[in-house]
Amino acid sequence: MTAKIIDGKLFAENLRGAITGHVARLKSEHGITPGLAVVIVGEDPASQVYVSNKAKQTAEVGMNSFKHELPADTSEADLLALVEKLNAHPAVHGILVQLPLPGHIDTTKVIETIDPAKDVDCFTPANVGKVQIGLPGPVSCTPLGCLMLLRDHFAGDLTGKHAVILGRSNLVGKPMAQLLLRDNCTVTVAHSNTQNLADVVRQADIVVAAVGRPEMVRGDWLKPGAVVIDVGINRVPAPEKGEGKTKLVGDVAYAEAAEVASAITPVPGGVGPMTIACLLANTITTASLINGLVPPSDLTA
Ligand SMILES: NC(=O)C1=CN([C@@H]2O[C@H](COP(=O)(O)OP(=O)(O)OC[C@H]3O[C@@H](n4cnc5c(N)ncnc54)[C@H](OP(=O)(O)O)[C@@H]3O)[C@@H](O)[C@H]2O)C=CC1
Ligand SMILES: Nc1nc(=O)c2c([nH]1)NC[C@@H]1CN(c3ccc(C(=O)N[C@@H](CCC(=O)O)C(=O)O)cc3)C=[N+]21
Repeated sequence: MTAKIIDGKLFAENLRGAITGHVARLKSEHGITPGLAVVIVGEDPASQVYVSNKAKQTAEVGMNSFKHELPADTSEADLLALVEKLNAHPAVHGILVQLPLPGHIDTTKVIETIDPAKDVDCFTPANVGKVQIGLPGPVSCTPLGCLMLLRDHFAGDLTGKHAVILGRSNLVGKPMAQLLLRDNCTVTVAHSNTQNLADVVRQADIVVAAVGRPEMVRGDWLKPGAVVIDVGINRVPAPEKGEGKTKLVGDVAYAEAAEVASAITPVPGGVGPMTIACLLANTITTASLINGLVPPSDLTA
């Protein structure tokens, strides 16, 4: 079998098209221009590129984009003060503080300072709770993107599928489990203490890999016909491209897996672009809710 490639880049492009329509409607019918503020502390070049991409795409769909670049030695108090200012700013409907933060800043404190109404990452305890009980609000971007790809692949019906999620982070694994449960999957969450991991994965109709271990999931771990969502983004040496060059790989050994799976997301071009599109989708959701409007159903879980 050769797997169908699930094209996250194309799906994300189409999603941004839908988002552009929702932005135009919010403007024309309600006089609201959704605004997203991105805060980055420090000069990590990879984060810089990533934050610039977000700002560019935010502007492209017609939203206001606010970028705050702070030096690496910014104090916790100054960062908290900026978050408070954005909480109070009427043109800002979404706040994203790029992680990881420098070690001298308490990440939990920063997250808990973000107004849940503007928490487009879905990091605050209030929003994590809402996802768990199915109340409207922003949904963690990466799991939301994975869910959209899976719903599209299975024509909306995931009922009864056995989903095995590798990884239990607050960012990816745990919210992914909640969303798949909501869609009537049988959900197994595996982690670094899971025994006989390959045997567990072999039971899966759907595999979501989010461990941060380059190409850990092998082709022979998969049940023939499984659908594989590879969240991992790992930069590894690529001597074949030349001295000192690197490339991105996922948590799944792609070439092997594509021989066994029925469908698979590539890295890059799979889940990554969906994460950014879902950030924009969440900004529409929060801008709607802040203004007492029902968020568009095609942009949320
Ligand atoms: N595509 C995208 O948009 C995004 C991609 N990512 C990528 O996804 C990956 C995961 O990210 P994130 O969830 O933040 O990572 P974390 O490091 O927070 O979590 C990793 C999880 O994987 C588990 N794990 C680690 N090693 C093993 C192993 N050998 N066997 C089984 N489980 C293991 C850990 O288990 P334990 O809990 O026991 O330690 C943990 O639950 C990374 O590659 C990251 O770069 C992340 C966010 C967005
Ligand atoms: N508050 C916060 N929220 C986040 O959502 C968040 C964060 N901090 N910190 C960092 C991680 C990582 N992350 C990525 C999203 C998209 C791509 C992406 O678009 N990747 C491209 C490749 C990009 C490249 O070529 O480098 C792809 O997979 O095709 C990558 C990584 C979001 N994160």
